[in-house]
Amino acid sequence: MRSADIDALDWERIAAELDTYGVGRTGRLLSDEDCDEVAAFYEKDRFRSRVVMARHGFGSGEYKYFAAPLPRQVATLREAVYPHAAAIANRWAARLGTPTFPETLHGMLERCHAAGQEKPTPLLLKYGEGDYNCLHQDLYGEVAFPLQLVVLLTDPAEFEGGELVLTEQRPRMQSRAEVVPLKRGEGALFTTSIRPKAGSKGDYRVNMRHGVSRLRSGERMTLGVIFHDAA
Ligand SMILES: O=C(O)CCC(=O)C(=O)O
Ligand SMILES: [Fe+2]
Repeated sequence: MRSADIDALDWERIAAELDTYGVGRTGRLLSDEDCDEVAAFYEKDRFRSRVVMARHGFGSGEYKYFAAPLPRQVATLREAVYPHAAAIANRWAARLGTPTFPETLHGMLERCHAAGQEKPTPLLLKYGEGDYNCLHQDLYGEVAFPLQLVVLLTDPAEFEGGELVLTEQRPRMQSRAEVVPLKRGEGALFTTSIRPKAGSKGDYRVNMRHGVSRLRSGERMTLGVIFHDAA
C-alpha cells in the first residue's frame, strides 16, 4: 500500500475505537502479495535477532526483529501510520497531562536514538499448532510511544484459535478482555501500555497488555510494528 492509501483509512473511526476500547481495526494495510512477500522474509537474512518464546517464558512460537534497513513495505507502513497514531497519542497525552510526541516518525526515532534506543523494533512473529503469546507490553527503554500496530499476514481460514487478545486493567476494578478478529492484510492499532479512559468522574488511567491465544491448528504469521526503537 502507498502512504496515500493509509491516509485514506477511516482515521476518525479508528481513533474513536481506540478511545473507547484501546484498540481499533484499521482495514486493509497490505495486499495479499505484500503479505506473502513480507512473510517470506522470515527465511531470509533480514533480521537482527531471533527470539524463541518458550526460552524466556514468553509463550510458545518465535519471532524475529528486522535489522535496518527495514523492508520497503514495513518502512512505508511505519512511516505512514505514525502521524495518524501520533495525533491520537497527543490527544491522550493532553488528557493524561504527560509529554507529547513528535509529529513524524523521524522525530520520534531521533528522540529514541538520543536516549540510546537505536535498534529497530518491527518484527515478524510465527506461530504453529499449540503456540501462544503471553500477555505483555512492548516497552524497550525510557522512550515509549503509546500505540503500536499489528498486521495479520496469514489467511484466517488457514488457522484456528490464535486470536489477538488485549486486557485492560482498570483501577480498583476487574480486568476487561477484548478479542480482535483480523482479516489477511488487516491491521489493529492498539495501546502499548497506558491510555486515558473517560469515566463518570473524568478520565482515569488504564493499563493494557496484549497477547495471542493458543493456536489450535495451522500456522499464523503477523507483522508487528512498534514505533519506538530499542536499547
Ligand atoms: O501476533 C500477534 O497478533 C501479536 C504480536 C505482538 O505481540 C506484537 O505485535 O507486539
Ligand atoms: Fe507484542
